[in-house]
Amino acid sequence: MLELDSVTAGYGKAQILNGISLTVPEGKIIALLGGNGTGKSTTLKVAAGLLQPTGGEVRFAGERLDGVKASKVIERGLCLVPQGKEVFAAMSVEENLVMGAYHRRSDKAGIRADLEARYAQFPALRDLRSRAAGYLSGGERQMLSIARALMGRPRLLMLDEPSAALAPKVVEQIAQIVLDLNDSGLTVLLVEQNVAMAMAVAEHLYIMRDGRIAFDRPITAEDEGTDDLKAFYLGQDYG
Ligand SMILES: Nc1ncnc2c1ncn2[C@@H]1O[C@H](COP(=O)(O)OP(=O)(O)OP(=O)(O)O)[C@@H](O)[C@H]1O
Repeated sequence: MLELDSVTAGYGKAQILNGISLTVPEGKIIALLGGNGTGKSTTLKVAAGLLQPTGGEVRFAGERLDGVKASKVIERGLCLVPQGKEVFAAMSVEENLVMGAYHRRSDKAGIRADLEARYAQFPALRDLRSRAAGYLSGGERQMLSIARALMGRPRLLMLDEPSAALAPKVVEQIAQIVLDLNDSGLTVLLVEQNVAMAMAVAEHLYIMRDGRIAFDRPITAEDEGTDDLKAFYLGQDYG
């Protein structure tokens, strides 16, 4: 569904991605892991149209995506939940959710129905709907940023380190949400530092090093000893 083929990209003169190739098949959860600063977020930014590649190709549902603006990428069904649990702090929870449907803002009935669906899925957000998002806890903000992305009706959701700086119990909830979303048909590309969480939900693993995919392979039932895997796959530079 999403394909990156020999993608290069960077910031100014600094090239960060040195030829990334990866595939996210429809209906799957794919994990992208790697140490700090290896280019995972940059890869997601390129796929989301927030950063244009300097070379290679990005394809989504068979169509070229490189050169397409971020707002149009969302309309095509590819949505990024960025790192950092960013929300519009001064806006209420509900206003944040409505912003997620900005590109179909004239569809008032559809947005109302989607709000109800998100509140059913994230009951805590219903209780907090009038609260300024800046007052939410880290876990609540992460739920809100995922729910806001879902308001855009994505076919593929990219999550950038959704478990960062959250308590283990909240990480478990997020993992379950990712699995539930996938059960309901959503394809997921998950960037994580939390190897155990990624291994628990994903079917296939890509490991990045120095702006490249160092290797990839399916995750199997034998992959339980994640500590060994962490050391083996991520090496000394794992942050
Ligand atoms: N806007 C920017 N301008 C310049 N350099 C940047 C910018 N964003 C990221 N970088 C640099 O690009 C490199 C890759 O960053 P990126 O955020 O993609 O890594 P990452 O693998 O997601 O790391 P982490 O796990 O720490 O978030 C880093 O060296 C970072 O300093």
